[in-house]
Amino acid sequence: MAFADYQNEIYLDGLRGVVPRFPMTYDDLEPLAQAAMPASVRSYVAGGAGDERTQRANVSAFERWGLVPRMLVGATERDLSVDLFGMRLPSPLFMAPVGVIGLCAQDGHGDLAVARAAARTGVPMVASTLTVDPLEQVAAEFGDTPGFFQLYTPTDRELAESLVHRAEKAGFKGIVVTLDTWITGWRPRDLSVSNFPQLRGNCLANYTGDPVFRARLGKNPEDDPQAAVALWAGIFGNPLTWDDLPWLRSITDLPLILKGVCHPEDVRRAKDAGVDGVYCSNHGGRQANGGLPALDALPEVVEAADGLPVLFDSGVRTGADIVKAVALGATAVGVGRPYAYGLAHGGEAGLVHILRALLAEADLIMAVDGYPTLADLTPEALRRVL
Ligand SMILES: Cc1cc2nc3c(=O)[nH]c(=O)nc-3n(C[C@H](O)[C@H](O)[C@H](O)COP(=O)(O)O)c2cc1C
Ligand SMILES: O=C(O)C(=O)c1ccccc1
Repeated sequence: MAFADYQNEIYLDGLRGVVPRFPMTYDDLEPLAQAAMPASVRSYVAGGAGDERTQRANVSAFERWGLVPRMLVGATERDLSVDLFGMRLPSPLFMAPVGVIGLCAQDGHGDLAVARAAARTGVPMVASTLTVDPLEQVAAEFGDTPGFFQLYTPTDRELAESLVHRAEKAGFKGIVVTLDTWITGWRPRDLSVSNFPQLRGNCLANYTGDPVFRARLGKNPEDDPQAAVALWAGIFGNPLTWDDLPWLRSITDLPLILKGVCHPEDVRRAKDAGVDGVYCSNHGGRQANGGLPALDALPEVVEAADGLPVLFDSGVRTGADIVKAVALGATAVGVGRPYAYGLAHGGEAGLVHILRALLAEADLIMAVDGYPTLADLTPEALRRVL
C-alpha cells in the first residue's frame, strides 16, 4: 500500500459523512495536544533551552530550502524504503527517543502505545532510557518493526552494560547513545514551575527494575522511592569523552549510533572509533540555546560521514521537511514533539494518524515534484530560498 493512499481513505470517508477526528497540520495539533496534557508534562514537552530561539530556528531552517519540481517523470509509484544497518525499512521516518512519552498518554503508558504504533505503521521507535514501562515490555509490542534503544550512559559502567545487554536480549536492533544530555540544559519553562518529572520519580522503570541498580541501592526501590530517585540523580549523567568510546563499542555487537553529533570533525572521530552511524540533532533545541539549527549542520555531517548512515532530527514538522532532510543527505529522519503531541491528543490512533499523515504528504510531494525514489532526492533537488 502506498503512503499516499491515506489521502484517498480520508476523502472516501468524507463521502460517507465521516470527517477526520484528528488535525491535519502540526499547527492545529499543538494547542489541542497541549490542552490535553497536565501542566507539568506540557512545560517539559513543549519547552526548550533558554528563550527557545534554537528550538524555533530548527523549524524555520526548513523554510530556507525549496524543492524544485521536475516534470514528465511519471512518478506514479514511489519507493520511500531505506536500508538501515542491513534492515529494510518502509520509509526513512522514525520516532526519536522521547523520555516521558509514557506520561503523554492519558493512561500513563505511552511507551507501549508508541511501540504498538511502530508495529502498525512500520515506523521504528527509538525507545528512551526514561520509560514508564521497562524496555522488555516496550520491545514486546514492536511486532515486525525494528526498535532501537537509546542509552543515557550512567556513570556506573556495570549499570550501563546491564541496560545494553537487556536491550539486546529484548530484541532491540541498535543502540543510540545520546551525548548531549549528560547535564540538563537551562530550561526556563520547567524552572519557572520548578518541575522536572524524573526528579519526582517518573519514568525510571529501566533503572528501578535493573539488577545492578537494585544491588547498588541495597534495598527495594519500592520500599524507598526517594532513595531510588537520589541514586538515579547521582548516576544518570556521564560526561563521556572520546576515551570512553572503545568501551562503549566493546559492550555490544548491535549497531552503535551516536546522537547529538553536529560537527564534521566529531563525525570523523566517531567513524574512527568504529560506530555504525551518527545522529545529527540538537535535541530539538532543549539542551543548548544559541545553536545552529540542526538542519544547517546536516550537509557537513553527511559529507564527513562519507557513506556512514546519518540519522537526523530537530524541527521536522511536515512531510516536506522529511523530503528536504533526505535531499540534504539524511538516511533516516526523526520526529519528536509531533508524535508526542499526536499521542497526547489522540492516543495510539492519533499517533498513527500523525505518522501516516507525515508519510502521505512526503509521498505526494515526491509524486508531484517528480522524485520517485529517495535516491532521486539529492541536494540538486533543493534551492536556497533566502
Ligand atoms: C519531551 C522530550 C523528551 C526527550 N527525551 C529524550 C530522551 O530521553 N533521549 C534523547 O536522546 N532525546 C530526547 N529528546 C530529544 C528527541 O529525541 C529529539 O532529538 C527532538 O525531540 C527532536 O526535535 P523535535 O521535537 O523538534 O522533533 C526528547 C525530546 C522531547 C521533546
Ligand atoms: O528532556 C530531555 O530532553 C531529556 O532527554 C532529558 C532526560 C533526562 C534528564 C535530562 C534531560
